[in-house]
Amino acid sequence: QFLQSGVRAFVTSFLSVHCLIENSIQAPGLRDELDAKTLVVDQGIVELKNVSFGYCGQKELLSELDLKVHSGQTVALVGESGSGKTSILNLLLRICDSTQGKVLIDEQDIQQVTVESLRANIGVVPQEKIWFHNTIMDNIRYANSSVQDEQIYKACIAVGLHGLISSLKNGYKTIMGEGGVRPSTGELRRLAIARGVVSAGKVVILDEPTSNVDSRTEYRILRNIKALFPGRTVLIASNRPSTTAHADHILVLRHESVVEQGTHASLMSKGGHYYSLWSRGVGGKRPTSHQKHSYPNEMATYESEGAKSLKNIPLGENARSQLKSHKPTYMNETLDRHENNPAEHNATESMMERGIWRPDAPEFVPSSAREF
Ligand SMILES: Nc1ncnc2c1ncn2[C@@H]1O[C@H](COP(=O)(O)OP(=O)(O)OP(=O)(O)O)[C@@H](O)[C@H]1O
Repeated sequence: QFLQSGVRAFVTSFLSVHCLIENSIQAPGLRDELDAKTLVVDQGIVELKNVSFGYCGQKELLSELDLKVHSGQTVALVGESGSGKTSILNLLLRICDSTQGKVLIDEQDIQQVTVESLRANIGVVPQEKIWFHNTIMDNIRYANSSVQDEQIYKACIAVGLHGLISSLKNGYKTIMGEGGVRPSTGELRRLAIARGVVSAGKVVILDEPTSNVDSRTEYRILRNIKALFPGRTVLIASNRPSTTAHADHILVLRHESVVEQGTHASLMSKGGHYYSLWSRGVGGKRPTSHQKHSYPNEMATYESEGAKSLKNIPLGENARSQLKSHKPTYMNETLDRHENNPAEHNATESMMERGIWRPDAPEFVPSSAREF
């Protein structure tokens, strides 16, 4: 999964830029209008007005969708795999364009602004894991080259990884991949969230941010989502309602259409598709009447699936010496220690400096062009 050397990382970065440019030229939807303006984002209000969309030559995916996400709001898209969540997020990034209607950010039609300025204003935590054979610090900094070390520490505290990273012999300078640490899938997701935190966008997109993260850790991250992204408009997609239940507003997708909307409580009361998804999410048990309206308590009963397998950072054989001691570092212990540390807690609450997702970020490069 990791590149063999820094040279390859450099070459891949270069290819990323190249592919983006190629893509921009070839994909009509991504071409800037001749008079395209620079997107200026102040509030981060996202609006979909009467939006319909279908992939080229395929049946319509979304039909006449209206959505308004207010500044600082968290809106979730939840639905089974293939229900269309990522496609909606892709519309915002102009990875594809709507066939009807408009997508607006702060009242500016995103098809009338430059793709570069659009993407510079949107922080992304994509589904794909894109990591370089480089230090942990530099991998997070990829989201924003001007971000200070201190901001990176704060982001890692927020996702419960700071203690774990600090316990490595080379700390944040530890190499990821060959000859270094090989974080588990869940840890990589949390590092990806840390990347999103240090990114710049007033609008943040999180696509399955906590897949492969154990439920307990997921709950702690999501509970603090507003503290993680203060003042930013967040769109979060997941096929697990547990990931999205904290959102201010939830869109429920089924068979590539929005079938329900509302808050967690209202959707649970309705007893529709969301209720059914949630019921399956809690280990197949129907929620009790108390659980129906009480998300935090519901989480308390949630099985800590996968927690047992997250014992320590899986390290390559050559890298075990990077640990200061051979005592395994337990993820949950680390998290507890930091949650109980008021200084770190405050740091999490008060965090947030801005950075910019560069338009050549690998998130925007087609997966077929990646070498990972
Ligand atoms: N580039 C594409 N071309 C054609 N069809 C596509 C393309 N990308 C996605 N689709 C189809 O669009 C539908 C919605 O896919 P999408 O990725 O938006 O779903 P999703 O809810 O995000 O799924 P998941 O949770 O698995 O990521 C699926 O039927 C998928 O096969």
